[in-house]
Amino acid sequence: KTHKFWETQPVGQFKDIGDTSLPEGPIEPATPLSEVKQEPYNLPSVYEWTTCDMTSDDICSEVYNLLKNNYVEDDENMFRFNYSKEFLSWALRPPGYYQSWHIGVRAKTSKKLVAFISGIPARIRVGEVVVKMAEINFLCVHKKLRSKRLAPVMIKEVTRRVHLENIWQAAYTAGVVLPTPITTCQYWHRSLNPKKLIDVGFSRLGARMTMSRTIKLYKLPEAPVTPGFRKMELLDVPAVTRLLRNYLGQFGVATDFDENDVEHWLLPREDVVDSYLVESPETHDVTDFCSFYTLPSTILGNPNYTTLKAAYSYYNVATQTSFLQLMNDALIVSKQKGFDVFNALDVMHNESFLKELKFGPGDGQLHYYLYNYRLRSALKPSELGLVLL
Ligand SMILES: COc1cccc(CC(=N)NC(=O)c2cccnc2OC2CCNCC2)c1
Repeated sequence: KTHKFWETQPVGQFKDIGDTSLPEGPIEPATPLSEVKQEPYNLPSVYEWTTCDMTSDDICSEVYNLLKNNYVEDDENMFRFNYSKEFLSWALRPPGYYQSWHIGVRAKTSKKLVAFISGIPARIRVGEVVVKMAEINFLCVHKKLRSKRLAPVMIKEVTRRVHLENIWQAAYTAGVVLPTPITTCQYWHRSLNPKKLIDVGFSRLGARMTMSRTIKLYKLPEAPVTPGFRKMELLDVPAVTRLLRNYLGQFGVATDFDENDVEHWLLPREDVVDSYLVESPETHDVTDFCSFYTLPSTILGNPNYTTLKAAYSYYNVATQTSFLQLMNDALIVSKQKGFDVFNALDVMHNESFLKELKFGPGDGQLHYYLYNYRLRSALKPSELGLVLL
């Protein structure tokens, strides 16, 4: 199908795939701020722009409810992401965030929030170059307003507001193929509560498998096995930053975390993000790190359950402990915390544990994109060190 909007944008175009004469880097040059459109794009006359103050509990609730009822569903429309208010406040207010990048659309008469799109600032390294980018996420148009072509104007408006802050690149993901993915990831699921997952239709009983055999297959110890495995604390920020920066340096595209970023993105927050590390009992060095974020899904149309409790693999580094044992400890603590399933993408070195730790492949793919930045060639998922929420 034609990508009418994306063919007008500074993104890698399908027709350019394989053209190695095109240099890696920005597709369009930065422009002087005076040349950036000063006024917002036009919306259909019955709608108006609104900037969402995510420090306001009421506005955070409006964004939460819009996403809860209208955001991404799985391919079979059995589940819908249900990001919590606390999660959204965390995800949208990292160090240096711009409130102007939290953009809503309201119906003029009812003042109801009917659409949303967000950006946050991030430093992302592409090859040897660290680029200030906007991470675009949570694009959501109310189900009743689909196919009114609101998404293109919302994307243009967040782009305009990002340009006003003198930022000219962006990163985003989508479950659909657009011009042009920098990489395409497979997602994988590890059952923690197989009976519930089968009852709600997330998983199916394997051939020649009984329920009790399935429960036994996914059983985990009650406690992590690695000596020195403990929750991350504020005092660990410098050590975790060193560990992460050394690890992420090997990937073609990766987040360029500093201590401020690590403090915001990786310090544990209840029901939002969990992070653990291994402190060597001998040397007290921090040698390994694992983390996962909390993203429940609403279960659509099931009489017995309403919510699927899902943990999503975030950033993990193993330097002394086996990656398998470290990630198995992450599974153990996530099961103890009541998660039903642990999800992961095949990015970074995740492929090395997925099959061994009994993950099964999901039925979809997640595509990663850069805006106004051309890569010489697409990456393999194992060359990507960037996890978007
Ligand atoms: C189980 O409930 C779901 C509710 C909505 C959609 C999906 C399938 C899906 N689209 N999953 C993913 O995109 C996914 C699978 C594994 C890891 N991260 C993921 O997406 C993250 C990162 C991108 N933003 C959404 C969360 C599942």
